[in-house]
Amino acid sequence: MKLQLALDDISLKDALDLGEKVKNYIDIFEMGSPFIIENGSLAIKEFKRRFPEKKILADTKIVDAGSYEAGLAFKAGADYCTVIGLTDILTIKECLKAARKYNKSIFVDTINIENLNKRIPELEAAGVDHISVHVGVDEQAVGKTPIDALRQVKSLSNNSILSVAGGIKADTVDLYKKSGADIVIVGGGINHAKNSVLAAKKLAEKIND
Ligand SMILES: O=C(CO)[C@H](O)[C@H](O)COP(=O)(O)O
Repeated sequence: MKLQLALDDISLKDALDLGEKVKNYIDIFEMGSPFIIENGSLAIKEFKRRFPEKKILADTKIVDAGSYEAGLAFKAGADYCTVIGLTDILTIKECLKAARKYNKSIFVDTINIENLNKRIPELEAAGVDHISVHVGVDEQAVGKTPIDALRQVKSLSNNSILSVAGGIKADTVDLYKKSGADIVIVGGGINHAKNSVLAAKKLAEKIND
């Protein structure tokens, strides 16, 4: 299992400094949606320049103009970008087209998909092979976690690579590991920890245990 650090509510300078301190524990640096709103493509370019050996994910959460928007992320240096799974299948297919053009990959975000039984097979039939099971921060605030959705997607998916996000921390990561995630995404569990480096180290140790 791999560890993805989501950089959301942090300045570009602090994120680059944190990246340097935790890089030995992290496989994928995620340029979070608010981080991209604040810094644009510069964030992707800077991270790729400073950490060329790491994968960079742009959490673009695309809902329209799939090929154009995904192309912008890939041209800036992202290895992955995200599209919202609820959006039109035409947009998903346009994102996949851009991924093929740049030889990169698209993660489809499951946020708020109510009927996973129907949607996951539709997405995979369209060519999707990377799925990000996600409960967002607003739903986390009322106690939701992504564990049930992860189990459901794991049983429905035909071998897609699965990442999982939504309030995961060092003391809960084992559950997600056992439930078949290929990548665990952690934002606040590292960024908001008293000691971010120690939190990243603990997560990496549990993941590699
Ligand atoms: O995409 C996101 C919010 O939409 C976050 O990056 C993702 O949820 C990971 O952060 P956290 O671990 O704090 O939930």
